[in-house]
Amino acid sequence: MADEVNLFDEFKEHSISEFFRKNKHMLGYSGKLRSMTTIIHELVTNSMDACEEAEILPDINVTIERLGNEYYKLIVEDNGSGIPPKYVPKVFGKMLAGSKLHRQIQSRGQQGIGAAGVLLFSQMTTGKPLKITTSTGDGVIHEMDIQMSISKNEGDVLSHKTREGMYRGTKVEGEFKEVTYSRREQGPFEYLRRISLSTPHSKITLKDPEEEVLFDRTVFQVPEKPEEMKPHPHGITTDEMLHIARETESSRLSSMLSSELSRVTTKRVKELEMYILRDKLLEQYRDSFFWDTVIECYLNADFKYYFDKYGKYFDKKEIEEVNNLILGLPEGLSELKQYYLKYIITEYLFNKFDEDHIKEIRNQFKKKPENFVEYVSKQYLNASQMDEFRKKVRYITKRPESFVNSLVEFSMVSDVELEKYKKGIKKLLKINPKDVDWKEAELLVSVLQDMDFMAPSTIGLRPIGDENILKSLETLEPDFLKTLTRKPKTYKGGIPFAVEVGIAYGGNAGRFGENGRKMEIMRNSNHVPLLFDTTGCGLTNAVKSVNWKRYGLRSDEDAPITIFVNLISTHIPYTSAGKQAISTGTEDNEEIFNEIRQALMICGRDLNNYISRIRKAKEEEQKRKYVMKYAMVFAEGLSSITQKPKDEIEENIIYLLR
Ligand SMILES: Nc1ncnc2c1ncn2[C@@H]1O[C@H](COP(=O)(O)OP(=O)(O)OP(=O)(O)O)[C@@H](O)[C@H]1O
Repeated sequence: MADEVNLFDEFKEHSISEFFRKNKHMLGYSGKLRSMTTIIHELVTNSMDACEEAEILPDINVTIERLGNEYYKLIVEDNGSGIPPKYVPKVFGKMLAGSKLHRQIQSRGQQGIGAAGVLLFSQMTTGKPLKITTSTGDGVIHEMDIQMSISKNEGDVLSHKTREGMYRGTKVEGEFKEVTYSRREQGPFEYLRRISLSTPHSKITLKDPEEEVLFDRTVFQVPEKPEEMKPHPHGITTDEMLHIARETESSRLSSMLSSELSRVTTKRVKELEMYILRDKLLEQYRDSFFWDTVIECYLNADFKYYFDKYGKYFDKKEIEEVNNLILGLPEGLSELKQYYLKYIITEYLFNKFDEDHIKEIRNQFKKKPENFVEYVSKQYLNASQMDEFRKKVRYITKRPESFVNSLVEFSMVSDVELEKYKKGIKKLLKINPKDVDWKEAELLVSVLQDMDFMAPSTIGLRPIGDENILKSLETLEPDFLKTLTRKPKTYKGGIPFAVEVGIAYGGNAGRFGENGRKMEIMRNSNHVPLLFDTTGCGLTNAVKSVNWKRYGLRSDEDAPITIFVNLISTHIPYTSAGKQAISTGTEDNEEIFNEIRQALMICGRDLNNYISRIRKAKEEEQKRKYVMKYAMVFAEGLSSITQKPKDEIEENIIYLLR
């Protein structure tokens, strides 16, 4: 007992910054070169987001100055929106703070960790603050030194100077140890080269210890700004629903649903009442097995579920009771009665099969339980009856109104009870969203899942665009180039995303390998290059899943080919806070994986045509050369047979071979 008390004496709370101080690798600070790239990445993507927000062509200057062994000074300066001074300590000193959290908008940042992570790393390796110079263009320039109070997860302003001047943008300066710089793959140079390809309207100047390099823009128009998109009711979790409820300005739950979610109109909120009623009634009668069975009959046309759950319980008496019950259904439902009856009897008979027989049939129809119903029902229902039956079941399951009405007809629900439920639901929809509890949010989410809504809007997504990727990849001077931007889709039921791909072959495409050029995969998410965690990334897996030999490559690895993939979304499913790999291996987001594959396969077809054409031309050229070699000998022979001049014959042969 005493031990337990001692144990809790040690109980402490930590701030999020404290957590990341101990787990800095989670933010990408592991390895000297990677840490350096992470700093550049965090600051440059913030700059790009700030320019996008202000609809400005980004002009970004990056300076990397060597101060000593594994000791560098870094400066990143942009011409973006600037940061109002009161937010500066929050941006750089507080983890999980930012303007992009919980916004359903396509942006490079989404977590509110990056900038503060940079300060944390600087502080941990040099003990120095970050110097921020910023102005929103209001004539006042602020120069601030910011330090992080790690235990409080807060930024402290060490000094704040102001001066007058017309300037708009932000400059971040900091010193870092345990970092290194090289122009190798996965370093800041390669990172900036790649981000300039995926953001072709940006101009990036890099001053590194060797020289000044310009990654110039190839596109001179500011792209249209991404638009905020409201969450779709099918893609929302209980936790997110509660978050929306806490943040909304609506004073009633019903108005919150229609104003904060996409595709939910006031008319649909009215319908929602009936769905909630159906769920409430279902809950009420869940206890009674018998009624449950009947209700499942209405709600669940999925035979496997039905069989697994109830198959073994049926006996003749119960069938008889169900029979009577169904016969007692109101007149209007008489046709339906027959089908239900047959359905239940079919299952009852099925129950009489011995175990082996059941196993055999189940194996046979494992994936499609409805096939099984068909199989057994064939003897009792003809095809059109079966079809009709299905339609009826679907009709009634989709319409909670019919369900509720039939329950009332069965007299299962008294008028008083029904009124009580209806009142309760009306009251729920009127409450202040701030008072919604977990159970209520859960109910709303599950009911919204059952309702049909138009597919989520995807108009707010902004791809790089076919033509712009083309311009970017042309800088590799390839022999073949094909790009494709697919139409937006959704994953996880409601999160919009789109996939863009490009294939560059020949020229400077591919990366240098030991025996010539190798396949190079340029992964990007929301226009940001991903350089690390290649093997664990769903984008790599999607590229690798394509059988490239089918598209003309002699080997998947050894080819002068660059494959460019950009995934855009309002929420990128990263595998960790370091945001270097994308998870696409799960059922939830296999749509992303499939889209990438399909896009690559479409481009691959053109690549195959190109490579076959080139190969054919090469082979013919080879053949021609060979024949030419013997044209003289051939002409001599022919000349002696035909007695015609040798030169003339040779000329004709060469002419024919041209
Ligand atoms: N250069 C900048 N110009 C203007 N605003 C900036 C700049 N850098 C950061 N910010 C603001 O600071 C916020 C926090 O930045 P931070 O990098 O911590 O997170 P984020 O970009 O929102 O998300 P993530 O952690 O996923 O990168 C941003 O949301 C943005 O509002």
